[in-house]
Amino acid sequence: MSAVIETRGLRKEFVVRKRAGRFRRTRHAIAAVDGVDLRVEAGEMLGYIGPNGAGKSTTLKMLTGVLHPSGGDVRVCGFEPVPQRVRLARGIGVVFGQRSQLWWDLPLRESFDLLRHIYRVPPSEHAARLARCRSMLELDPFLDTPVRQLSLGQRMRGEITAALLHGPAVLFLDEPTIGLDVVSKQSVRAFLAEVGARGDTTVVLTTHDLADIQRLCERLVVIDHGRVVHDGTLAALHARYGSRRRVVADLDAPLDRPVAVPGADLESTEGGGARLTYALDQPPGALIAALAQTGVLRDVKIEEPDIEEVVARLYKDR
Ligand SMILES: Nc1ncnc2c1ncn2[C@@H]1O[C@H](COP(=O)(O)OP(=O)(O)OP(=O)(O)O)[C@@H](O)[C@H]1O
Repeated sequence: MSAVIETRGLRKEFVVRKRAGRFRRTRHAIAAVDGVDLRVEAGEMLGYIGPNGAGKSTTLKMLTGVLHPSGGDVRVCGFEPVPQRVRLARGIGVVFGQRSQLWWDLPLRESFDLLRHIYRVPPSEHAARLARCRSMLELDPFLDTPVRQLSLGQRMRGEITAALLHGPAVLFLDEPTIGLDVVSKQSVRAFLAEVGARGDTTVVLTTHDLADIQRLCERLVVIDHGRVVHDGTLAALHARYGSRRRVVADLDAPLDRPVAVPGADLESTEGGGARLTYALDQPPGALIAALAQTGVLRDVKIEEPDIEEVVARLYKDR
């Protein structure tokens, strides 16, 4: 597989002015992106996450040719984003909340039609892609509504469609579910999961929404203060930051002695010993077998670690 996105030592500095006394202002440079090495293969679905101000949007802007890097190398679809921006545009689709690709006064359908002409997409390809988006993102009820009258959730579904109609190899999304109602969020997530599963589009998304991360991101790149602090699966993130699965056992009668298994810590006892909660470092099989042997096990539940906890800890440790 070849890398669709490759950066080496990617940097972006901004010069900011600070007040120093009543009339004086001093200038100094801050590194918003501070040496990011990234390699994303075709068909990957990557979550680019981090706290506010970490450098996510700045990275995305450099990958899409909106911002000139201050240093390092960047290639997307084999192009250098800023100097080869026009050629790059055919290979990428971009959904940035603040920048719309739709025509405010035109019905959504006409915006899509204009995009077909701009990108010179053959009519049959355009029709097939649009049909898929119409059905999966349920666009039909508002296809003839002017964009300015759409709700945020409707507009976001329109933006995602607009970004995909020319069949880009890479789709960049900056906070695609922010501010959406529950139904729109689910619809957008289900659609993106399907785009990811088809494997013909590489997807890079930034999000603060933990449900997005859990549902969509096989690989997570966590950035903080402009640097990559984790690159791997969500499971690896859990393992690294010590989050543990829990086993909750309900018993018909309390035990004289709690079940003890290596790698399972009894975390809490409730209901006079009728409910035991264990935190696990190991797979739960041995503990469940031991609980079953007591003869009083009524019910057992395995709780997956909470991503919220993991990400919060990750940000706190910085
Ligand atoms: N045009 C600019 N001029 C000066 N500083 C900037 C500019 N754009 C971004 N920054 C600064 O660069 C840093 C990274 O910003 P960026 O928007 O990339 O973060 P982010 O991770 O996308 O944050 P958020 O999650 O809040 O959107 C921040 O300190 C921000 O204030």
